Amino acid sequence: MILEVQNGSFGYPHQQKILKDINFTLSKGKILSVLGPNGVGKTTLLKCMVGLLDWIEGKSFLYGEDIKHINTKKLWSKVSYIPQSHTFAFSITGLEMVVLGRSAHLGIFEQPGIKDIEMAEEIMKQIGIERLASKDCNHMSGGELQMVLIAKALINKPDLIILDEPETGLDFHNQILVLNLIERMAHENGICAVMNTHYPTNAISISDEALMLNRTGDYVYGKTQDILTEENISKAFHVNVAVNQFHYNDRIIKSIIPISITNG
Ligand SMILES: Nc1ncnc2c1ncn2[C@@H]1O[C@H](COP(=O)(O)OP(=O)(O)OP(=O)(O)O)[C@@H](O)[C@H]1O
Repeated sequence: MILEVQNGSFGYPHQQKILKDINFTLSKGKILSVLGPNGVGKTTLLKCMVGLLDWIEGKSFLYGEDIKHINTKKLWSKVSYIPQSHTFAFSITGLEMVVLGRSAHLGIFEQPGIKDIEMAEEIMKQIGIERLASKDCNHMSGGELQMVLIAKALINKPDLIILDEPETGLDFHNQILVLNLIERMAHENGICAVMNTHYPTNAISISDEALMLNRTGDYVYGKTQDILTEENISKAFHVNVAVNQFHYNDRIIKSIIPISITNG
C-alpha cells in the first residue's frame, strides 16, 4: 500500500466540514480519480491527503508512515504535486521548469548540475516534448505547459503523483496525450496517480478507482466502473446522465453523457 487515508475530515476555519470521514487506500501503479461538483472539496482533499493541509481528524499514511511525521524533504522526494492553476511571475523555459523538479533531491544550497539537466532533457525526450526545452512557460499553450509540468513531476522519480485537473482546458488531442501519459506512468512504470477531474468519461477510461464527493459531505469510493454509475453521478451532480458502452476496434469504450438537470 502506498497511500492510505483513514477517517479524514476537514473544514476551513469558521466553516462547516466539507470532507467527512474519508477512507481509501491506493496501491502501487493504481490511478484514483476524484470527482464531484464545483466547490465540493476536491482540491482540498488532494491537499489534505499529502499534508499540504492538516486533517482536522484522521490521518494520511505513505508506506504506512503518518505523513505528518515524515521529513518534508523525504516526503517530497516520493510525492509530486501538480496544482491546478499555473501562472509564473518570471520567465522560465520548459527545460528550467523540468529541472526544478529535482529540487527535493538537492541540498539546501545545491544548484542543479549537468546531471540534472541531462535528466530533464531525457525525460522531455521520453514524453516527446524536447521541442519545448527553450520555450518560455508563460508562452506555452495549456497542453504544452501541462506536459512540461508532468515532466517536472516525473524527474522527481516519485512513487505518487497528484494532479489537480490535469486535462481541464485542453483540446481532445492534448487530453488524450496527457491521459495516455498518466496511464503509462501508472500502469507501466508503477507510479500511483491521484487526479481530480471534471470529466467522468476520462476517469472511466484510465482510472482503476474513483472517489466521488457530494455536497452533503458523503462520498462513494471503489472500483471506477462501480462508482461511475448513472445513479451515483446523478446523485452527486443533480444531473441525469446516460452511461453508454460501445466497441471501438478491439476496445470497449464507456462514455458518460449529461442529459438534463434533475428535479429537486
Ligand atoms: N483557503 C480557503 N479558505 C477558505 N475556504 C476555502 C479555501 N480554499 C477553498 N475554500 C472553499 O472550500 C470549498 C472547497 O474548495 P475546493 O477548491 O477544494 O473545491 P473543488 O471541489 O476543488 O472545486 P472546483 O471543482 O471548482 O475546482 C469551496 O467552497 C471553497 O470556496
